[in-house]
Amino acid sequence: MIRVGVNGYGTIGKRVADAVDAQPDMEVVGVAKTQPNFEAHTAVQRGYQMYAAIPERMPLFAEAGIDVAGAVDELVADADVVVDCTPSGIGAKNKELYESHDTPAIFQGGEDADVADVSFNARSNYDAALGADYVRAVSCNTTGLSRIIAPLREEYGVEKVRATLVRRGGDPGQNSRGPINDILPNPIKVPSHHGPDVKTIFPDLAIDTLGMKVPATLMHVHSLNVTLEDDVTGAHVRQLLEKESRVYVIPEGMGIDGAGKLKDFALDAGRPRGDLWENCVWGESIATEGRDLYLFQAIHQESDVIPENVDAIRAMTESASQADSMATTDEYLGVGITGDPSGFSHEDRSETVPETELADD
Ligand SMILES: NC(=O)C1=CN([C@@H]2O[C@H](COP(=O)(O)OP(=O)(O)OC[C@H]3O[C@@H](n4cnc5c(N)ncnc54)[C@H](O)[C@@H]3O)[C@@H](O)[C@H]2O)C=CC1
Ligand SMILES: O=C(OP(=O)(O)O)[C@H](O)COP(=O)(O)O
Repeated sequence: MIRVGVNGYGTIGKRVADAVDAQPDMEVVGVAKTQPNFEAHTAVQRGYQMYAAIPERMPLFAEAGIDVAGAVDELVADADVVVDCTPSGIGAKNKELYESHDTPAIFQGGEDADVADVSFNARSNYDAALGADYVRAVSCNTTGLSRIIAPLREEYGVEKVRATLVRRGGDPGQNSRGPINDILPNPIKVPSHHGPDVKTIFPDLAIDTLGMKVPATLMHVHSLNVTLEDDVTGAHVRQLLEKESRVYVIPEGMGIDGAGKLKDFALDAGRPRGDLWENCVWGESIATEGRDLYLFQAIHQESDVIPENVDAIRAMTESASQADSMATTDEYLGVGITGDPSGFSHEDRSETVPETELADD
């Protein structure tokens, strides 16, 4: 069993802990928190050992009725791998702690790329993280873009990617974030930081990205234009994407016309926390004009990076190949949505997607 510690138990940390806990080859040795808030109480209810991220605050946990197993450095010493899920910038400061215990660590996308040896997306560059001590699971948006770009590059070749990212203003609990009533070019400067971040996964890729922020907490929505190296039909691209376990091509008949209904779908289907670990690509939007591909996709910022963190653990510990790790993660987490309107399934869909010719749309 790979012993995993989770440092920082917020939006990403609590999901990583549950995903690790669900795996047959991993266990959560504990989670570290700064304060005994509601998430600390639910962590204890879920059976996780609690460690104090700030040792002087241990008495606060005791006052709140939470038993603390120790200070964060004990968690780091005890773990085979730590997943650092602290806010942007804190992860880099924590690196010294991980180094002092010789404990490999995974950082999140809010950190600069140079915090780690490798920026990671399981579908795109799993092998680059084999045996690495420090890995960065790239941000939700970079993960969402990489999952589309990888199969397109392999199948057709990619000349240039242009993407406009309509980003949610904050997560549901982030009541200090905005905008409340505005539509912001963000960052105003072009390109946004997302394109360079995607290049940490595909160094030779030509990509320009533009970012916006809107008053929503549900998901990000991407508008993509990819110039391919081959002339292909939208139907062929759709078939390619339907074979990807971490891409859900939304069928027309589902009546899902936006991020709100996608989240309702996830909640109705019993997904934990309403999570959508998959890129959600509107099937109707997949269109080509010569070598130019267009599509819209929605990215659930709180959860799409979760399977990637689990795979990064296996890559760093060299305990599974890319294919085996992704399949295990997907099976035990429950990743994968069939085109079948009956909902969610873990079945291998590669056999259920019929092969079609490169016919005109
Ligand atoms: N929320 C999102 O949409 C996504 C976030 N990320 C990245 O994941 C990382 C974490 O983000 P979130 O989970 O959203 O943040 P969050 O604020 O929800 O959670 C961070 C947690 O770490 C705790 N913390 C603060 N200082 C700490 C310290 N010194 N030691 C231990 N814990 C500490 C906070 O109290 C909080 O519980 C960031 O790098 C972010 O950019 C990546 C993809 C999506
Ligand atoms: O990394 C993210 O977004 P980003 O890639 O748009 O910066 C996550 O959605 C967190 O973004 P935040 O910095 O708005 O919390």
